[in-house]
Amino acid sequence: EQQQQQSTRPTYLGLDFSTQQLKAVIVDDDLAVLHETNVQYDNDLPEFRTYGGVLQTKAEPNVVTVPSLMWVKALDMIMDRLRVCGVDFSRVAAVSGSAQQHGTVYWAKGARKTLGNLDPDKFLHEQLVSVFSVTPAPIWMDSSTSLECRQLEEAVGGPERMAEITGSRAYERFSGPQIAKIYKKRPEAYEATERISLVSSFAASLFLGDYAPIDWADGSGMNLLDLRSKDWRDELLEACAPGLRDRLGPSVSSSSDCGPIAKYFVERFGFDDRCRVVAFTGDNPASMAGLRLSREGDLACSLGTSDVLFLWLNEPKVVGEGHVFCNPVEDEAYMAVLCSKNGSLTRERIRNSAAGGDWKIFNELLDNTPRGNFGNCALYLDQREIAPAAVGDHRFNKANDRVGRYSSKEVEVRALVEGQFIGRRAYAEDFGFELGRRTRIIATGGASANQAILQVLSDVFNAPVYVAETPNSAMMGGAYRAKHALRKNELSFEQVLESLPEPRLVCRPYDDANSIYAPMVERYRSLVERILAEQA
Ligand SMILES: O=C(CO)[C@@H](O)[C@H](O)CF
Repeated sequence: EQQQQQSTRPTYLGLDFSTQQLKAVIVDDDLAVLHETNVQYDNDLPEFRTYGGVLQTKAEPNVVTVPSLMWVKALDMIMDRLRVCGVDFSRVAAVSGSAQQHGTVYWAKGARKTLGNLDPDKFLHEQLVSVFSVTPAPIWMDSSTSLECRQLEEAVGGPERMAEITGSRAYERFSGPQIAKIYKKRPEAYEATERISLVSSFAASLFLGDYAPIDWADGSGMNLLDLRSKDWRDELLEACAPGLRDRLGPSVSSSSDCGPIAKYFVERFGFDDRCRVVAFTGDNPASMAGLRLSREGDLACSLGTSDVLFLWLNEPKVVGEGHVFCNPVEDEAYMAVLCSKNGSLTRERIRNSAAGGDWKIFNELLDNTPRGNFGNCALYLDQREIAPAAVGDHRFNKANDRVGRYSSKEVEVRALVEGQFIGRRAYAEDFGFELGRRTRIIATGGASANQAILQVLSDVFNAPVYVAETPNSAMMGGAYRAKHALRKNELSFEQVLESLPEPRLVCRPYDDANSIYAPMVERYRSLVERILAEQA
């Protein structure tokens, strides 16, 4: 009986077209994983000759592309792998997903007709081989559009204005500059293009059997969308190419139900024709959803080679180098993605120099020093950092005198970890993130397994730290958003997630934490000003 009941409850399909692989997951109505599988582009689709999922040539090292048809064939393959897993597609109530941001896919005139009349007895890739007016597709690793970036910024009055309107200053990898380059270099191909998709809306189009709209969150990564009006900014469209608004189509809420699944999938895989296609979005907004940021005060800290902060914001305040996107699960809110390059590799460098390469010793040294580190404060920047735009080791004592080294290994280790998180807190507050009693930190990534490091994170932000056991957060975000979009009239995203087990609380801040670290954040800002002045 229970088994019988289970088999009629809805499931949800989430996919992530990331840079190196396509991942898919089927979750049940409680969002628990039933099946998951993946397709590795390099190994499973060698005919496209990608390396790390991309194409690059020695002749033009800053041009990076992906054959658009590879993503189509990867979908053919993963659908077959899901079928082999025994997935019952007739139970799937909605499909959604994510993809690497910024990449652009160019559909040729007539493609829409082909997309809407696919033969269920054939693979998608056999039928879509000729629908692209421009292929391979430029993707986020491309950095060949600096000239176009300047032109776009000029069109709106400079980088700060660009950031204020679209959430970021112009970046080479962003879709607007990429489209401007295509129009300039290959006007005939642009002319032959009837629709331009992001990788995310391209993936949704395959399931929809029609052009899927670009969603607001991933659209925020194009330098074309006005974050507040949620509409394309005409002066930016015109600065890229003529007739661009028609080629982009409308932008929609990231929790939009775009329509029923294409009959191709009903007839070939046995999907119910009532299965809905929910807007796909960018991998970073999807990760934020997969990490379960679901309300004001939430932030996630991914502690990896780079440390990435995901912030839930109420206002789209942009500062310098960060990115603000429309929020993928709350239409009135925003999100920020702040990347710090000096993450785990720098932690490992200090582990090697101060703790003999041993994390156990590193943690003992960290635990043996008081919060505030006797007033010592430092920045360790192996690579030129994004914020602050500085490089090198900068150690200061409690009198704010610069010192060449610290007397003890304990002080060095704590100065590294406190300095990193004080810097992340200063950066987050620059974006208007307000720390308060509702602040919740979700930690993920390699270093989130280190309790001593998380305790410092908790103290510096004066907030509890939970650990998300969610590898593949972008893929999971796709599945969670599929359910949320169907239920959004009666359930908030936070309520949809309630069926999941509580995230694990790992540590809380000490009572004296904020009295120690709030003043250190101010000290940090003045020290950074000194460093930048010295390096100017
Ligand atoms: O460029 C990025 C975000 O701005 C990357 O995180 C890509 O989305 C990775 F696919």
